[in-house]
Amino acid sequence: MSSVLASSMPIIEQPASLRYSSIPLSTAVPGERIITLEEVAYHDTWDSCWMVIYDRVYDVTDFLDEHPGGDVLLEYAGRDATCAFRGSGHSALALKQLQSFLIGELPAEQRIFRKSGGYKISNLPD
Ligand code: HEM
Repeated sequence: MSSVLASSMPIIEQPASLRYSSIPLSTAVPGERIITLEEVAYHDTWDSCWMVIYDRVYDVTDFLDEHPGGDVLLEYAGRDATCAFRGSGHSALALKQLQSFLIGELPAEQRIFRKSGGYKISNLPD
């Protein structure tokens, strides 16, 4: 488990509907921790892999080995992976699974999807 998840977040058991992975759900609240794109960019390795999807920041380090789509995840380490995630045709389940990895959210001025007047997409996760 990554140090961020281990140190700062309570965890709850993965419900049966999400058992793609053995990783417990994060109970992080999106706006609670603001993380800039600059900070995300530091986490671009196998040992610490963060990415941004729909303006939220996910620590997928522990998921790299488990991702059904394989190593392609690492190509987005430290970057915005929204288009790749959306373009790969992920299921609703995969969308829900994002919650497992949530660690924070971009500052308002760096958001694309979750800001007033921003681009509206159909299946933005809650
Ligand atoms: C935290 C982020 C991600 C999660 C939680 C996730 C989760 C999943 C899950 C659960 C599947 C199985 C099929 C499904 O239920 O949709 C899947 C498949 C796949 N994912 Fe991801 N994914 C993530 C990010 C990405 C990214 C950034 C890419 C970049 C292209 C990607 C590419 C793929 C591909 C190509 C497959 C299909 C594999 C196949 O059918 O053989 N995923 N992913």
